[in-house]
Amino acid sequence: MDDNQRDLLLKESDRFPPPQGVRLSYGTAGFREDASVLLSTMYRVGILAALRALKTGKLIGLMITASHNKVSDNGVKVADPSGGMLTQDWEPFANALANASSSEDLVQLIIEFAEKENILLDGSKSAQVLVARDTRPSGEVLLDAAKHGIASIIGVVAHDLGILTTPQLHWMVHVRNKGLKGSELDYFHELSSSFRCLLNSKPNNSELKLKDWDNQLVVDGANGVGGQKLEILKEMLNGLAIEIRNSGKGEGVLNEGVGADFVQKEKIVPLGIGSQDVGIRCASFDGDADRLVYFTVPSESSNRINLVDGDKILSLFAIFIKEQLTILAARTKATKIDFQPTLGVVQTAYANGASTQYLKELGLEVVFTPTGVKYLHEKAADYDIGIYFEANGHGTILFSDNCISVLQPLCWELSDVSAGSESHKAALRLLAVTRLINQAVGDALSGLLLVEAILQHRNWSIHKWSELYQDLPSRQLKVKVVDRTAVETSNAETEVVKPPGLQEAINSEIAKYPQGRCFIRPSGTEDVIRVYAEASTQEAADDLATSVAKLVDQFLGVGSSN
Ligand SMILES: CC(=O)N[C@H]1[C@@H](OP(=O)(O)O)O[C@H](CO)[C@@H](O)[C@@H]1O
Ligand SMILES: [Mg+2]
Repeated sequence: MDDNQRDLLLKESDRFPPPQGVRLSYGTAGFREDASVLLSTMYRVGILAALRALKTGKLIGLMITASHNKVSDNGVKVADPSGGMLTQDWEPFANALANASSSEDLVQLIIEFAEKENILLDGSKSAQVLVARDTRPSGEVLLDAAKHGIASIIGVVAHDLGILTTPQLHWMVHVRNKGLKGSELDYFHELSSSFRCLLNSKPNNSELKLKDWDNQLVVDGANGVGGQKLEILKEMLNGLAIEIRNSGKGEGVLNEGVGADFVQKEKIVPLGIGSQDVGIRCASFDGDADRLVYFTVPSESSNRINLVDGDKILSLFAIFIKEQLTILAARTKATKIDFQPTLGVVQTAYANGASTQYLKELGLEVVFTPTGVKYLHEKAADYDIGIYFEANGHGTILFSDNCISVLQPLCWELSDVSAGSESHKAALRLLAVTRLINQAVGDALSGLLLVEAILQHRNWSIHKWSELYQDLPSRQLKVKVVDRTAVETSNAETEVVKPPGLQEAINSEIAKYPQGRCFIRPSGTEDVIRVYAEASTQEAADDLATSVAKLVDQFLGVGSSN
């Protein structure tokens, strides 16, 4: 590191002293805390993103959001050149940077890490970091601190894209690094044009069917950025009557009684949706619009909803992809091009047991990873077509470069030999999906359009979709404990290895319930231990979750559960 660089870092980092007594950790989705303690973290993650940009020689993304957390929280995560999450190899360095207690320590860490990673810190190279934020009021000041961090590494500049959804930023990093155009308008064009393509390639006999599908859709924007962006996208779509609630323009508070996390965890009607919506297809986004769940309000007299969660979205996508592959498999035998992509599905322990069974019965390969998109995404990339979803509605479909490079010529060939045939349409549909579905990360906007296109394609109502399988009753609870890091797990987070004895106690509880399944893990985004329970009745699932929450309390000290 040359002297100019060192002086700049020392001077700038003194402006962003770390908070006292806060230990930060790059968790499930980056750093998250109360916004008031995050200035120095933002500054330091700015440095991290700048170093990553120098190391890779590519565009890097930095997103300021705390997603589904309450409005007073905020957070930051880094997008790698692929548009995916920051490589896990760099997480220990991220933690060390965020927790360095003085500017001198910080500079020393940077010197050592840059040496290890062969990053030259002499200003000889230039690089860029794309930065964006969600609608949280703390975002602007925090973004400014992150920009200072980026500018503290000589040669690296920040390009501020303003307010975006998390998946928009990831998408922009992904496409721009491929040398393609990646403005917000390009994003909307890509989504709307591929959606149109899908609708134009509906099955040849679709007009003959009874009309189960209807074009009315109500979307709960969680009072966040997703509703605002959907307002723009909606103008570019035909054939859908989308009504947006909780768009963030009114009185409502971000994620408070609204949004995908609330809807999925509480299973009750969000604010802004009411008796006028009984029976209508409704969807909820989370605060930064990377999660999507659907639901209906079954009756005016109760606030319960019928939830159609990420597992059912995954199942819908899997059926559709499999159907197109089956059509193509029959046809490709008669073409020169061999197209037999591997197809895999990735879930976490939070996936409803009934969904896993259903997917396996479809003949699909289902694998499990720990919670967090970074793990699911990595696993899904092992397949030519990998579909991953968390039950909470975060997921996408990944197509390998190889798969896309075979699909395109196959589509041309089928257009030559049998234009307009089902097999030609199947290839067109798959190609449209590769453009519609965000290849960088789960995306509520693009996921919504794919769900809508498939329901239209199959002429399905949300009720028909929901009946694919019956969810096993489940319950999730959070338990506040003195130190959540005291819990360590293994086997895709389904077994507690620390503290000793806790897993055995959980097992004895599970044994009391038919079809009982239960696990606990420390949250990576909130200061709680999460408890998940499943059983044959709702009462049993509730009881199992409550008794395990009590065990957590007993083993891990005084706290309160909700
Ligand atoms: C049970 C649950 O929904 N956990 C969520 C939540 O992580 P936790 O580590 O459980 O707090 O936020 C993550 C980021 O959005 C998401 O990936 C994950 O699925
Ligand atoms: Mg989110």
